[in-house]
Amino acid sequence: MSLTLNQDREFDIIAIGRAAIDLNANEYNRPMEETMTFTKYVGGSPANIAIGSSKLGLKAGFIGKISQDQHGNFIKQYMQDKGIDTSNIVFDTDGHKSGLTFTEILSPEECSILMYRDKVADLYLDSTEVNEDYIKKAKMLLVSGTALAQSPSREAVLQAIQYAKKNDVKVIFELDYRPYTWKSTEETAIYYSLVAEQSDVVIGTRDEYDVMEKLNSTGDNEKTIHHLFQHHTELVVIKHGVDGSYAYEPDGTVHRGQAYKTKVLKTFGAGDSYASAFLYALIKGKDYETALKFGSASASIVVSKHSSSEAMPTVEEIEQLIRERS
Ligand SMILES: Nc1ncnc2c1ncn2[C@@H]1O[C@H](COP(=O)(O)OP(=O)(O)O)[C@@H](O)[C@H]1O
Ligand SMILES: O=C(O)C[C@@H](O)[C@H](O)C(=O)COP(=O)(O)O
Repeated sequence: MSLTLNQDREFDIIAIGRAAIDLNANEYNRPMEETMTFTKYVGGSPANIAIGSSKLGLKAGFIGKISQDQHGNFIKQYMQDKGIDTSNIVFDTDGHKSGLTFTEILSPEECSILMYRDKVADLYLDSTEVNEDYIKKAKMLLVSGTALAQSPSREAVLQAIQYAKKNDVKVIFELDYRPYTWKSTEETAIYYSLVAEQSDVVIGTRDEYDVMEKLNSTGDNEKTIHHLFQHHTELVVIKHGVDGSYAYEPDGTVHRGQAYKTKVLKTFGAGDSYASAFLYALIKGKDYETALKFGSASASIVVSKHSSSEAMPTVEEIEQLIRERS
């Protein structure tokens, strides 16, 4: 099966949420305390997904709020240079700053991120800054779960979803759970369920679904899909790191995607590169099996490189990897 999208749209994908800054450690295999230099990239999960989509040749747009300073200018310019429509990215006029993410590469398997996200500009996006005429130009709206963490961004996202549903735009919900942005897991569970139940496609790691389901241990994929398929959802993707991923359809069909082993430099960036290539395949009308391969191949390429955004692969690189491993 493949996803049916309204083809008569200017944009393939519009993402809503944070566009921020990643500062990735230049020195490998050492703790943050001993890391002296970092390379700056544009970051933020939905921004990374928009950048990945654009690199794959999709027409991408972005809705979000950035700081009115040099970092905001850098983010907007970089996204524009990558071919993303930035007309609906607004500057924060109240002095809120764009978020910073520092990365630590202790070893290829032990990576962590340290986020500076207190009062960040992206969480001050207001519902009045979300434009229905813009959203209705898209085939899909990509919603990042982190944008639901606080008001007014929460209402802005709920407004965007309403506009999407009214205008036959598929809602893709990337759970994108970042604990430090939320007050409590109870609050996360409430908003994740609310949005997942309204979404056409839900993508997340098993751990993220566990948060949504208020579980303290690893949950059961069958229970997750049973719940979501009672609502609006038509495709559920559950990722299990190096153990691969699954795409579930309401008729009981399950597709399994294998991870493509590689020489891993760092583990972050996997989820965003996976999402952009998975969604690219859906937009191009490919079947779910192929979309899983695209997602996995893209992630495999990005975990072997230094950044999340700048490292996003081309269609040719993805197809070559899939060919080599088939
Ligand atoms: N170490 C790895 N090597 C190769 N592919 C990986 C690796 N880790 C993750 N992936 C791929 O990226 C996908 C998403 O990774 P996962 O860790 O589940 O998501 P997230 O980065 O959102 O936590 C996986 O389904 C897998 O295909
Ligand atoms: O999402 C962020 O704000 C941080 C990202 O830019 C960072 O590159 C990252 O952590 C990506 O990891 P992923 O979500 O596993 O793709």
